[in-house]
Amino acid sequence: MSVFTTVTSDQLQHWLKDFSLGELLTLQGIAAGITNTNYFVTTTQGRYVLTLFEKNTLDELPFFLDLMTHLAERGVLCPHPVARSDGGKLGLLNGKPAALVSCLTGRDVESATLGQCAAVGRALGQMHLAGQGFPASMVNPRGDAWRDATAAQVRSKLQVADQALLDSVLSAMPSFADLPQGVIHADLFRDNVLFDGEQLGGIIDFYYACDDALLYDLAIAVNDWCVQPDGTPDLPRQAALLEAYRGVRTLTREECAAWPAMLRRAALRFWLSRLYDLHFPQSGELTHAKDPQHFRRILQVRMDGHTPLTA
Ligand SMILES: Nc1ncnc2c1ncn2[C@@H]1O[C@H](COP(=O)(O)OP(=O)(O)O)[C@@H](O)[C@H]1O
Ligand SMILES: N[C@@H](CCOP(=O)(O)O)C(=O)O
Repeated sequence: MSVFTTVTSDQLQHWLKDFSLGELLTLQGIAAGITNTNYFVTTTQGRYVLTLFEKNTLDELPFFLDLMTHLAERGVLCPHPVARSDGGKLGLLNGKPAALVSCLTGRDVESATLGQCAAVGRALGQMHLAGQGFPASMVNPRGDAWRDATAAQVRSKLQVADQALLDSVLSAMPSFADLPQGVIHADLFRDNVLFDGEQLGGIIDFYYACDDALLYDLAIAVNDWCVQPDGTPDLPRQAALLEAYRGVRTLTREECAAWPAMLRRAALRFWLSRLYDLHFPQSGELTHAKDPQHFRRILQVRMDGHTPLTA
């Protein structure tokens, strides 16, 4: 359940006075999601999503809201933050940073069709191109420093075979600093994309967005959208996603060469975060421990076999 902070209609009605959105009609908590409090809000002007940020600090949120604004204004299907009459997009509600964004249509899919994989690849390519002109920057909070610190923390909790896998992945991890960089979503899993049938509603949950190699975003998406439960690649889905992405943004020769290592980097990031959540659960937090073994399997497959990309 992701209503951690309750908002009443009276409180919201008062808060909405600073917006030009007409009268509040309905307010409904959203059960999905694990980090923030989300509500569907309907006013006489339209339908919106109200988010109360439970973890992000006030100083980092403008980056995400400005990024969504920048992307939405350039035709990327993503939530468009709604500005107050004074131009601000971020406020305080019940003591929490809060924002209103446009409500996208659709719902997340568990088993994506080839057409949906292609739509995600296309949207990611469009996002990467549109993001090139975004002026603000954000260091990846799950970047190399986090990776090395987290690996050191979880290592002693692992079986010998898992320690060996971790060590061999880390020792063979190249630098990706020379690949094309830009603003990335960094968590483009199936639960962060909405579909209405085959029609893409949009990409949500930009709260890991940061600057990194564009290819990393593609590898994160492929490791979720295009793998089978045993961790092996789902080649038809992968072909659909990659072809659609490459139809929008050309991969360089260097990116094609780096692809197998980038798939390993992407798998390692989520193996580590899931291991960390499992072995170091935060007290007072709801536990939604996701299975680390899934990403261990993907990582092992990515170590055993190399899926080349041709330039
Ligand atoms: N802009 C939006 N339009 C439509 N639905 C949304 C929007 N933002 C969030 N949602 C709904 O809220 C759910 C939780 O959002 P999410 O950003 O994943 O939450 P959390 O950050 O807590 O994980 C999504 O699965 C989706 O159903
Ligand atoms: N999509 C991720 C969850 C987001 O990452 P985290 O660092 O907040 O755990 C996953 O499925 O593991």
